[in-house]
Amino acid sequence: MDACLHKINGISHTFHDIFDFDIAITVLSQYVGHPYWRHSKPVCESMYGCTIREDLDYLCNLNGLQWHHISMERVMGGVVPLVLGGLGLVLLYRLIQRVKQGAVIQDAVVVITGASSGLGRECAQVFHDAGARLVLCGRDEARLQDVVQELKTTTDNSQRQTYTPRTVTFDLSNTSETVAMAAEEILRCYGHVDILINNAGISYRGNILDTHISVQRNVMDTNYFGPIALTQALLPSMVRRHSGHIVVISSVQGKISIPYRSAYAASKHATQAYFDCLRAELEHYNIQVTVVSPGYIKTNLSLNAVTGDGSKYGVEDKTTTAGRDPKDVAQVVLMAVRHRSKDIVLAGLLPTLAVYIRTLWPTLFFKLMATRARKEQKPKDE
Ligand SMILES: NC(=O)C1=CN([C@@H]2O[C@H](COP(=O)(O)OP(=O)(O)OC[C@H]3O[C@@H](n4cnc5c(N)ncnc54)[C@H](OP(=O)(O)O)[C@@H]3O)[C@@H](O)[C@H]2O)C=CC1
Ligand SMILES: CCCCCCCCCCCCCCCC(=O)OCC(=O)COP(=O)(O)O
Repeated sequence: MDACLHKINGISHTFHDIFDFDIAITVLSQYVGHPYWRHSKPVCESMYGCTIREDLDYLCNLNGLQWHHISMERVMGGVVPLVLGGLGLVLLYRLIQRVKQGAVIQDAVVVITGASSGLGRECAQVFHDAGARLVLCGRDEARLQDVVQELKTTTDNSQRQTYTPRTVTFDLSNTSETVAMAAEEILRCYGHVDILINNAGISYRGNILDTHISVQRNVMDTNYFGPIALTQALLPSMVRRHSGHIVVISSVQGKISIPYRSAYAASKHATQAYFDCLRAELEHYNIQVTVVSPGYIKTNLSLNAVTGDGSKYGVEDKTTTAGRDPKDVAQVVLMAVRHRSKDIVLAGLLPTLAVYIRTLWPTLFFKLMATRARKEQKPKDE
């Protein structure tokens, strides 16, 4: 300790500054667990030859330094403006991006799959109102024509030019022939596609033990192979034009898997993976990829879901009834296209928390899901 005292009493002004700086870091680490602690401790030890906690305290007192006080002031004086300045810069950057990058929807050719109901129908409404030239897709031409009539009759107050939507009818799950032919028909409508919204999909309710493999395959065909086949058929035209935007409506279940949804969650995980790869591969062609992962939406999804034997589930679940209004979700999709967002999770606190827990604390997530599976056990298991 004498040796340390000697050093401190004899230090130059410069050393004093360093000494104070290290104390500041020490204090910061004590108060907020700053990681510099690890770095500063050995530095102080080697510089002053003492152990930092008690000895520096002692040395400061001898030097007449109110070190807790001085150091906090110095640290806060430097860190707070830095943090606020940084935050300001980030906000400014985002603001500039919003103003600068707003993609133009007026006259854009927008293809929407699953446009006959639910979220797809609401997307048709918002993109139509924004002046897009729509190509609406589904399996049932009559239902698509209902949407066309509705869009033609509803007028919003803007002076924007709107267009009568075209329709292309096909089954997405028939990837061997139909999808490629449908892509050609879509391209014939306006000669190109600016924005493809892969929205169509079906859900599933079932216990894996009782689910026929053909059901797993059918959900995968509709939710994964269909959309990727359509995307790949339309891509060459986008690549040639060095322009395009591909949106896919995935689900929170593309990020986490919950019990009795194997086919659906698997198809949405595959979707997320494929479109993440696509985004990276297409960036240099100026083609954007947006994955939207909503939580529950109030649509016919659960009514139309298939069960393990392929029959229709036919029930509107409470979670669906309590879900978001599809109009609001459609607005988010429009904004995501305008801002060229890459990945959006649109869910409540618990599902969002669950996404993080799945990554950061998987054991807890698996435990929670196993408990949930036991609670929701289907009658056939009992
Ligand atoms: N509702 C929810 O809670 C959530 C939904 N999503 C996703 O949103 C998307 C839209 O679903 P949502 O609006 O909720 O459900 P809906 O059941 O209301 O709509 C599904 C749409 O997909 C179309 N579709 C289904 N199967 C096929 C097929 N084989 N070929 C072509 N079109 C098909 C249907 O058209 P038609 O029957 O006329 O052919 C319908 O227009 C889905 O991808 C879904 O996974 C994501 C998260 C939550
Ligand atoms: C220590 C605190 C831990 C808190 C963790 C909470 C874990 C809660 C789990 C929440 C699971 C949310 C699942 C959400 C599923 C969802 O929103 O899916 C959207 C859909 O695609 C709906 O399709 P479906 O056919 O299933 O109706």
